[in-house]
Amino acid sequence: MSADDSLVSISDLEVHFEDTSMMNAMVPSWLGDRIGIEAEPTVRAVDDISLDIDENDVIALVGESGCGKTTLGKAAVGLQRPTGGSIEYRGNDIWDIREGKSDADITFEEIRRSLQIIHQDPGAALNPYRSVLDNLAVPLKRWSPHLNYEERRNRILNMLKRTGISPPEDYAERYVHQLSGGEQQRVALIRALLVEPDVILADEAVSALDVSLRIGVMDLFLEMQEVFDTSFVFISHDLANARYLAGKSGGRIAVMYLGEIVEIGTADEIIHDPQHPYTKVLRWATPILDPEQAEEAMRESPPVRKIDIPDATNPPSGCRFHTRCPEAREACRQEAPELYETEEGEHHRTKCFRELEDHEYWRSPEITDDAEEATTADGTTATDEARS
Ligand SMILES: Nc1ncnc2c1ncn2[C@@H]1O[C@H](COP(=O)(O)OP(=O)(O)OP(=O)(O)O)[C@@H](O)[C@H]1O
Repeated sequence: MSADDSLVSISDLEVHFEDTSMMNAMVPSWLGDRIGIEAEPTVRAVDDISLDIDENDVIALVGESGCGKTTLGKAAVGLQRPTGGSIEYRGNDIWDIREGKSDADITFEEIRRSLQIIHQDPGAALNPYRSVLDNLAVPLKRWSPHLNYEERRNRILNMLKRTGISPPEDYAERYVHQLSGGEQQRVALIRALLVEPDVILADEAVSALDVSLRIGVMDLFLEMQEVFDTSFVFISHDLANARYLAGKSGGRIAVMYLGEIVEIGTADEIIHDPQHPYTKVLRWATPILDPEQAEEAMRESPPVRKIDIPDATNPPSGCRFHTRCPEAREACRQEAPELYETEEGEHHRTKCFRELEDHEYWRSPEITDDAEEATTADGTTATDEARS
């Protein structure tokens, strides 16, 4: 790893899912047409994403359901194979290593150890037939085989205590169903931390918890992030959670829409100075961010022209948000914007032509609802689809 290498470097990432269902695999398209089975189209879950995760970094991925957060997160920790672009861990291409195409002196197993994941349902990662102690001993036996039983036990009890699970001796003997949701999530966090990872992906890890418990678990995550110098990628559909996590840690929020990152910046930049029209929609939909203005804001209509989210199998051409964007102009339909640096923030970027003073956007006509005929990436229009 050279001094410039990030911990994880994502470049031009693309993850498309082909349909692999048995029915589609077994029925040839000519027969499918005759008997009325249509081949499922490709889902464009993630497109054109470049993102670096540095040492001690905190990134909160936020966006509507289905926008690709989990797919991006899983790709970042080597659990989802990209269909395009690359994912590097400390300067080494993860998938080249997995396929034996690299002479790097690190194995795929070691990379997977360094990149851990915590799921929304912590119970899924824990064996219900084993005690907490036995569950937590599994990663230690594998990755720290030099430890004897007593050393393992002490390390686990110590972690239980540090994460507020007390008395640890009592909890160590309990089964998973004898823990509350918050306690299960703490145990899942310990399980991930015990292997001393560089990055932990926490996928909606606090969403299922009561609001009263949520802050405590988020605080614990941030405390552990600092103590262990671990980088965290938090996935959340809730901008308020993202703000809390990125705000307290000095991290970044990345806003996703239909498979792309449309804006990235500090919590302050995203909450108080959003540049992308879609970020403004998310901001509007999260009145808790600004309780004083909440009532007034909720009386206003949402800052979008259309509520419906386009289909990820055939996203709109140009800027994917143009079909809903109140600021959309003809140029947005024709050309796809890149992530442009904003004037104010060093790391604040937005995927919107409005950021460029001299772009064709400013000279092109506005898209109005009446005039609109959204063109999708494959060149079809809504009318084409209705006709077919
Ligand atoms: N294994 C898969 N096969 C086919 N399509 C998939 C697969 N995994 C995800 N998708 C599709 O990819 C898109 C992105 O899904 P993803 O789970 O990454 O979104 P998300 O933002 O995490 O959603 P949520 O917040 O609901 O979990 C969705 O349209 C989803 O249906």
